[in-house]
Amino acid sequence: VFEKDGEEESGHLTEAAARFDQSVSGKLSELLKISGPGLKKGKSRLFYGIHQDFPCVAVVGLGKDSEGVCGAEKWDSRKENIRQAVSAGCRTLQELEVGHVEVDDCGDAKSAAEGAVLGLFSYDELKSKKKTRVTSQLHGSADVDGWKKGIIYAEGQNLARFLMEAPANRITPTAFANTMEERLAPHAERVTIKKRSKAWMEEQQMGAFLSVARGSEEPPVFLELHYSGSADSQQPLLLVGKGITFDSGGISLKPSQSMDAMRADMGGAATVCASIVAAAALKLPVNIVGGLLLIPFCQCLHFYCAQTNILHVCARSRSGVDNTDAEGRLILADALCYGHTFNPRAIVNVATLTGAMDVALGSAATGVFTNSDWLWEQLQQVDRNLTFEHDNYEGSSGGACTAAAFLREFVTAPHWAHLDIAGVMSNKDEVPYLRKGMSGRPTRTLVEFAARLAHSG
Ligand SMILES: N[C@@H](CSCc1ccccc1)C(=O)NCC(=O)O
Ligand SMILES: [Mg+2]
Ligand SMILES: [Zn+2]
Ligand SMILES: [Zn+2]
Repeated sequence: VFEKDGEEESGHLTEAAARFDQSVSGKLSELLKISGPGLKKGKSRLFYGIHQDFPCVAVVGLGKDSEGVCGAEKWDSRKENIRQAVSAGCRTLQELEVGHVEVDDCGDAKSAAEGAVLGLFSYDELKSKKKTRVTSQLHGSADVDGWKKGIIYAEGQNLARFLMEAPANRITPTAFANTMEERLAPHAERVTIKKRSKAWMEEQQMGAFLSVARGSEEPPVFLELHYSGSADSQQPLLLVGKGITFDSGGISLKPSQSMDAMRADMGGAATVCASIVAAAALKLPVNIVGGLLLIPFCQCLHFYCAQTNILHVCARSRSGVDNTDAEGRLILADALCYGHTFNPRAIVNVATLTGAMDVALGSAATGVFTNSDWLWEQLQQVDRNLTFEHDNYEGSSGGACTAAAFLREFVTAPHWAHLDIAGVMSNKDEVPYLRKGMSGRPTRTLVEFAARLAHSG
């Protein structure tokens, strides 16, 4: 239901809800009127026994019907309202242990599907009391394609959330790579997976990467995913993700209270991988190479020796880094160098890179650092219209910029963007349709960006 707007006497129902209301002779709107004040955005109310096939109906507030693209950022708040409302309705029903929900498209089936699938996700792997598993289905709308697309985008983000949330002893580099093999198996026709070993890294002279890998007994993995959705002659999109499966900080030890969150220091790798799974499921006509670096970084004693090398590399890099916790940029540097061998049309690297990013933008937005106006425009358009996952801010913080400047030294390609996702790594209540926990952001932005490239030829 939309909120009362302008001269209206009360709010009004969506098209599908109005048809439903007709089928029960106006009972729904009548109950809605007598059950309290108009529903505010994102709030839900339950009605029982009004339809023989639907024992329980959740009505949710969509905000104003007139809301659309708004503000200087030109965000599409209408779609965001749909995600928020649908997730609220689905969760209310999930609490009642309803196992199957039919969902009104509320005017945009893709956003409705995203709201349902993202809103219902919770990481219950290790809990004895799990939330009810709810399946969702489109109700009263012909836009089945939009709905299916939304499911794929949201399931992609949920895969990233799953990988990020899992404890580091469960998602080791090897376990991460195995999960990817499983998830990409249905798309084997278009996907090649290369699980590169330490010996291969040595051959490639990935010294910076290997010096970080020396910090742990767990074997490092360099996972290379190739998705071929287009002719071989088409230059690929190169995605590079930071995949530190645990970051203790080394001798620049992180504070113990928040160190557990560093199980998600592979968020770049997780979102990149998840977006490739989604691109494959969508059969996007584009080529993508995903270079993911997966190494744990947790054993402090070994780490000391390892970092002696790292400091040496940093000193030579002119960046003046004097902190053993700055491992991310080192592993990315080697991956970026290697990535250029694929002659990519664009490079996007994604990393939980700096605490400074969190200070600069908080959890509102991913920081984007780029050498390309074209790429910036693409990412911004994708985000504001479709996925609501980042934004640019005028100000920034020194630490995030120096990290980006360090990476830039390893880039010769004309269209490169570095996405620092440290601030958006986890969600408290900023994004209402994501529960508290690791966010999986910006998976949908990456998928949408790949889709855009695919359709621009
Ligand atoms: N692993 C990175 C980023 S950790 C920073 C962070 C802060 C708040 C929320 C999420 C992540 C790292 O170690 N960077 C080095 C640094 O920032 O000094
Ligand atoms: Mg993890
Ligand atoms: Zn670190
Ligand atoms: Zn890190």
